[in-house]
Amino acid sequence: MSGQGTASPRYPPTSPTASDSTFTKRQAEPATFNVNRHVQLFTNFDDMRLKPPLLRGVYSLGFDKPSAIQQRCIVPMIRGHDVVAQAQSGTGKTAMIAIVALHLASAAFNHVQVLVLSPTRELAVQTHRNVEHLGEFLSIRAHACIGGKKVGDDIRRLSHGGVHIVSGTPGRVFDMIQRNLLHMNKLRVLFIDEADEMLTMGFKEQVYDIYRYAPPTVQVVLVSATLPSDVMEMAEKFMTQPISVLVKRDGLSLDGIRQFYVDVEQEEWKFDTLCDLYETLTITQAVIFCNTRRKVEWLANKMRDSNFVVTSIHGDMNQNDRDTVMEAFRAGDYRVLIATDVWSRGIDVQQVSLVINYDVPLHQESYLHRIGRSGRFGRKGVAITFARSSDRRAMGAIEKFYGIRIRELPADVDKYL
Ligand SMILES: Nc1ncnc2c1ncn2[C@@H]1O[C@H](COP(=O)(O)OP(=O)(O)OP(=O)(O)O)[C@@H](O)[C@H]1O
Repeated sequence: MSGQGTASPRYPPTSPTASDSTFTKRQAEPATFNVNRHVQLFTNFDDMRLKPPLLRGVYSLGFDKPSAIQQRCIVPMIRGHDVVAQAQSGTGKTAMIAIVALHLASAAFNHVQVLVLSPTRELAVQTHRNVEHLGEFLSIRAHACIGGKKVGDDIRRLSHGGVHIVSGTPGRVFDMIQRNLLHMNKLRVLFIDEADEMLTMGFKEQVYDIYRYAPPTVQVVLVSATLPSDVMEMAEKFMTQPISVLVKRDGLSLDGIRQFYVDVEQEEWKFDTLCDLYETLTITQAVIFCNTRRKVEWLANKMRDSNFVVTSIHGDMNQNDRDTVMEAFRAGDYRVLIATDVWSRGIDVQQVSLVINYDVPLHQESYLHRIGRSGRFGRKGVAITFARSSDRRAMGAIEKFYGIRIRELPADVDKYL
C-alpha cells in the first residue's frame, strides 16, 4: 500500500496566526467516578458470580481483568438494578452490555429477554458479535435486527422463536414489534447504548415507542461515553431508582490519546496538509472524519485521484456497501477510512491509532466519540484536528468543555503511534 505524499510536511504551520495559548488550557485530570450511592468494586471477573460458561467466554477473549466501568456496573446490572453507566470511549462498555445480556438471558425460555438498542447499524452488529463471541460456550441465541438488511431475514429468525437477545437499530426493531414478530411482553432488560444520541434528535420518539411495549417491570440500562445533564434528567423518568456510575467530565479526556491540532488557516490548505500526513496515517490504521456525507465523498475521490489508497463510509451508502467497507477495514485491507459521524460512536477496530478531524466537529460530544476510535482499551492513540482560523473559538470551547489541552502538532508525531 503506498501513496505519493512526497511533499515535506507543512506543520508546524509556517505562519502561526494562532498562538499556542489559544489551545492551551489546564492539563487533564485522572478519571474519577461519580457514583450516586455505594457501589461495590469487583476487581476480577471470578468474584462476579457469572455463569461458568460465560466466564469461560470472557477469559477466552483475553479479558483478564474488568475495566473500571465493568468493575462498578456489571454486578448491579446482573442484580437487576436500573443503571446509568458513563465511561470513556474504548473502556469496555459494549463488552459489558454483552456480558450482562448473556448472564441474564436464559436458554431455558424460548423468547426475547434482552434488547439492545444502538444508533447505527454497524454498532448494533458489533454488539451482536460481542454477544456471539462472549457467549461461545452458552446456548443463548442472538439476532442482529438492523435497517438496510432484508426484512425477510428478520422475519425468518424471529418468527421461529428461540431468539434470546436482540441487538438492533430502533427503526427496524419497532417495525418487527409492530409486525408482531418481536414480542416484548417477556423482555427482562432494555439496554440503550449511546444513550445521549438515542434520547435526543431523531431517535427519541422511536425509543419511547419501543419502551412502551416493554413490561413495566423491565430493567433499563443506559450507556454512553457522554451523557449531558438534560439527557440524564429525561432518562430518570423511565428508570426506577437508577444507580449512576459516571466519569466526571474532567476525567473524560481519554488519557492514552495524544491530542494535537494543525493550524491550517483556511479550508484550501487542509487537503495538502492531509497528503503530507499520509505516511503517518498508514503506520497502523487511521480514520479521517468530515462533517458531511458530501465532503466524505469529495475527499475520498480527491485522495484517490492523487493515488492514495483510501476507503470511505457514510449514511447515504447502501447497507451492503457499508458492510463491505467495514469488513475490508477490519481485515486491514485499507489503512485509511474517511467517514462521517456515523462511524464516530462505538465502533471498535483496535488497530486504529490515529484519528484526523478534517473538520472540527459540530458538537462537542462528537469530538470525544471521534477521537475515541483510537486508543482502544488503553492502547496508544493520536488525534489531530485541522483547525482553520475561524475554528479557533470552537477549539477553545472543546478544550474548556473537557478541561484538556490540545497542543500544536509536533514534527515527530510518529513517535506517539
Ligand atoms: N475487560 C477487558 N479486558 C480486555 N479487553 C477488553 C475488556 N473489555 C473490553 N475489552 C476490549 O476493549 C475494546 C473496547 O471495548 P468496547 O468496544 O466494549 O468499548 P466501549 O467503551 O463500548 O467503547 P465506545 O465508547 O467507543 O463505545 C474491545 O476491543 C473489547 O474487546
